[in-house]
Order: sequence, then structure tokens, then C-alpha cells
Amino acid sequence: MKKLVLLRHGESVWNKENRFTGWTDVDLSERGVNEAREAGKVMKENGFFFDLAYTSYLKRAIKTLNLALEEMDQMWIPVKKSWRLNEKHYGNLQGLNKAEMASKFGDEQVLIWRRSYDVPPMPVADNDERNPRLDARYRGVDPELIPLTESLKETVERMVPYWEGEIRESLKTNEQVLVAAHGNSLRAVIKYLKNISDQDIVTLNLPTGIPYVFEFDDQLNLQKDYFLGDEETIKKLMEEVANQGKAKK
Ligand SMILES: O=C(O)[C@H](O)COP(=O)(O)O
Repeated sequence: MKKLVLLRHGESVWNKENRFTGWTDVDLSERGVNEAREAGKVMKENGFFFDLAYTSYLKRAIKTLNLALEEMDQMWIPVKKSWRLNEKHYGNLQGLNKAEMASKFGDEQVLIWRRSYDVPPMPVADNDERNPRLDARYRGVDPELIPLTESLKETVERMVPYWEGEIRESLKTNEQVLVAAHGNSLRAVIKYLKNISDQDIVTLNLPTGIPYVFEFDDQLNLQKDYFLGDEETIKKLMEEVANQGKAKK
């Protein structure tokens, strides 16, 4: 049985402050560091031994991966990074508080920005310092491919070539692969893997730092998927993520 583990990064400083983050390169909070270490412990307890790992160009995912691998004493494994695993670009919302936006524009509008499949937030302007085309780390990427905002649909579209050309390929010759990335870039992967409809993906919220295991047969047909951890606790954490986009009463 081949195993893929998807791991959303631990809580970031902006998760803690409840701000839209997207491609902003914020660090882990103290809680996030602990969550990343805990994820490593849980994977170790469950006997995981990875052949290689993937992550994004953003430090909250990279550090989560490193901390988890450190707990597992598997820091030596090959790691590949790709901008295609970055978080959904949150456009002009990046930096703004989610609950404050809900007070201003309504819970429904914020849900559309956060979870609708094909409605992107307003883009950042070309001369905005948040424009990733101005960031040297993306200079190796065709500027046409670099988003100024994204819907989940667009995140899926830029993630799929990397899944098909790289991660899926690596699963053909490896047994266990770890991907440390982001709430929405992982929702994009999960939608694609499980063939979840555009409507149903709206209700999927990924908690930070909880390993999500996918098991495949040798032909890479998905057999089953499950989170590592207590079901009730995970359910609560998912609800907390959903509620981040609601106005404070
Ligand atoms: O970019 C962000 O703000 C978070 O990583 C994910 O946020 P969301 O749960 O609001 O989509």
C-alpha cells in the first residue's frame, strides 16, 4: 500500500491574528511550532517512514515540514519545493482581518471569497508590493503563470500539472510521500484526488498541523483516506477554521 500524507502547516502568526494570508510569507506562531512537532510525533507513532517530501515556497509550510521531520529523525530525506504548492493567492484581501471583513461585507460574502469554487477576490495591483511578480523568489517562473488573485479553481489548475508531472510520478517508485502545504492548496489536491464536486468542496476545512493520510494500491487507485488523530477533536478544529470567516457577535 502506497501512502501519501498531506499536512497543512501549523498555526501561523496571521492565522492567530485571523488575517487573510495567501502568498504572504508569514512565520509560524508558537502554537504552530508545537503543532508541527506534534504532527511529526503522531506520524512517527504511526510508523511512517518517508521516501521524499514536497513543500511550497512559503516558510510556514517549509518550517512545518522541517519540524515534523526532525521529530521523526527523517530530516535527511530529499525535499522538493514548488510555488505550485503555495496557498491560494488571496489577492487584495491579503493582510485584512477575516472577521472584520465579515462585519463589513457580511458572512456570506466572506464565505464566497474563502470557499466558493470559482469566485476570486479582487486582484492586487501591478505596482502593489504584494504583487508576487515583483518578488525575486519567483523570477524563475513565467510571470504569466504568477497569480495576482485566485479562486480555488485557479489554484487547482496550477496545482494539477505538479501533481500529475511530479508527485503522482514519485508515488510510482516510492512507498511513502509527505506534502506539507496550505489550507487551500491542499483542498485543491484533495478535490482532485477524491473528485469532490464544486459544491461539496465548499464545506471542507482543513485544520492546521493534522496529518491527512491517503492510501493507494500499486496502480495508484485511491483506497482510503483518514486523518491521524482523535475524530472529535479534529471535527472541532475544522469548525473553528470555518468560523474564522464569521463576524464576531
Ligand atoms: O491564506 C489564508 O488566509 C489561510 O492560509 C487559509 O485561509 P482560509 O481558511 O480563510 O481560506
